[in-house]
Amino acid sequence: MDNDVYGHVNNVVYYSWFDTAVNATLIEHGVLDPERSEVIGLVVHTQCHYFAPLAFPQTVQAGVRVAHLGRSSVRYEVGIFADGAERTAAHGHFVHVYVDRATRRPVTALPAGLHTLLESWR
Ligand SMILES: CC(C)(COP(=O)(O)OP(=O)(O)OC[C@H]1O[C@@H](n2cnc3c(N)ncnc32)[C@H](O)[C@@H]1OP(=O)(O)O)[C@@H](O)C(=O)NCCC(=O)NCCSC(=O)c1cc(O)c2ccccc2c1O
Repeated sequence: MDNDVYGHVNNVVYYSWFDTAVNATLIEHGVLDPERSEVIGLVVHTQCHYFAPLAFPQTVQAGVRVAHLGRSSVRYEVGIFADGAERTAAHGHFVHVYVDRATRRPVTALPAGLHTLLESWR
């Protein structure tokens, strides 16, 4: 996304990066199909700390780990790095609650393939 009126990437954009980093990786690993999966993750909480500005046309990289794996909920921590940087420009987290696509109620257990992948991100 382009820079805002202050010449940097606006704070709300980082949340979109978090969402993309997590969901794109889940899709790549074949454990999420946003249009067909019986179980989908709804965001119930999100937070971000900003340490250094980023501005277009800088490119960024995201690192993701799982900080908590519950019955239906997962807390992902995401670091945003200016391309090649050693320290994060921002880091934050969000919590997905996995729900049945039809009923939108939390599942009693995560699907096995998803659980195995998320365990490996701890
Ligand atoms: C999601 C809800 C249906 C949950 O209902 P409820 O709150 O009644 O559930 P429980 O009390 O039983 O708790 C279940 C589970 O969640 C944990 N939890 C709940 N709240 C929090 C919280 N604030 N922080 C941390 N954890 C929380 C609780 O501890 C339980 O954990 P267990 O592991 O023990 O099971 C209901 O809350 C709801 O509908 N909320 C609104 C959700 C919403 O509208 N979010 C914004 C839009 S969704 C979105 O942005 C989105 C993002 C994506 O990345 C997607 C990816 C793929 C598909 C869709 C996506 C998507 O829609």
